[in-house]
Amino acid sequence: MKVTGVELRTVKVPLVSPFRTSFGTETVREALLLRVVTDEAEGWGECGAGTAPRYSSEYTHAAADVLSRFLVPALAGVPNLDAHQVAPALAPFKGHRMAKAALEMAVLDADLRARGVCLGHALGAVRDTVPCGVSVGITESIPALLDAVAGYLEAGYLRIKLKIEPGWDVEPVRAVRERFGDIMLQVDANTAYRRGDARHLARLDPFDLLLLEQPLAEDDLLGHAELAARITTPICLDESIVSARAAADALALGACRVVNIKPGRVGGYLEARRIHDVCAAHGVPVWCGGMLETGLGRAANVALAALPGFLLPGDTSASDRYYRTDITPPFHLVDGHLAVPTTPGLGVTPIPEVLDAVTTTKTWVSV
Ligand SMILES: CSCC[C@@H](NC(=O)CCC(=O)O)C(=O)O
Ligand SMILES: [Mg+2]
Repeated sequence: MKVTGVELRTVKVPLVSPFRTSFGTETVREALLLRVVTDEAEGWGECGAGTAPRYSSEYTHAAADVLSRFLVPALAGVPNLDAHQVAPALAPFKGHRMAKAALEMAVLDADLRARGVCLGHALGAVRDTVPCGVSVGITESIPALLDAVAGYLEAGYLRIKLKIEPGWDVEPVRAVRERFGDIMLQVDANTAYRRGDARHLARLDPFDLLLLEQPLAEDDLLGHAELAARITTPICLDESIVSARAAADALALGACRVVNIKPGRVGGYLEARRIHDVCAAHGVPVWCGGMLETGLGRAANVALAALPGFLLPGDTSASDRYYRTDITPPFHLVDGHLAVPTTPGLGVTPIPEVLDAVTTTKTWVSV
């Protein structure tokens, strides 16, 4: 394929309700979308970065800048481009994994559409549907949390993930356990704790959680390994796992026993599959995380979550968990599962009038 250019588009989509984590509260998703135009097909990509650099160092406007200034022009030098050549072409530029992932995703989508192959098949999916969990933000009160969890269980979600932070951890977990019994339950701290909190975090052990996600700083593998020796709840890493090498190092250090795979965080779906393969080789379960994706990223995540090593329900929730109107045909939860798209590429494309209604900027970058 020959890329002729890339359209960068920012969209602003309101969330159905505020989503509070240990690093802030989201009420609107400002996403960067890419439309790659090639001589054979067009492809769509979505950048997982948020409006501010709170989850990681990336943010939407920086991603748009690095893509237009460096990453998209770097594809000009690649004659017969396919998705496997994108990461090597972008390697000279340090970091910006979410921006790189969005570009690779769009090239992968175009490549697969041109060949009539769906993403799930290309990645090695072994399932037609994937079991879904849901991420529940920090709420104003315990009763409000219990109402939210009851609603998601009623909707059919198979696993509940609670956001926690110092001051909102043991009591919310206790309340959910006492009200809903032995549901599949896990927590996510988004790096909110310190090595000195080990004794406090051990107070979560009696609640039989599936995992404790990213309690410490993203660069503190040693701290997670020390913590793992002092609590019984399995540690899962998210922000720390930025590549297959990082995953192998984390496993070798005993820093985690489960991995949350997010394609944007690691530079793309091809690296995400490598992490899946590394974890599978070590007998370590993985699950697919989320970055409040629109239906574009959601479609790709569902395809990834259908790989054999994805043994735990992911944060691949239905479109209506976050959006009243998705920019693609919505993903609906059926018996706690989402269907893996089967048509070429991502299997979804934006609905033009919906996309235009939420578009805030559009930029064309020639290659
Ligand atoms: C805005 S919070 C994004 C990062 C967070 N993601 C979720 O909690 C799931 C979000 C989703 O359902 O897409 C995580 O650290 O796992
Ligand atoms: Mg997380």
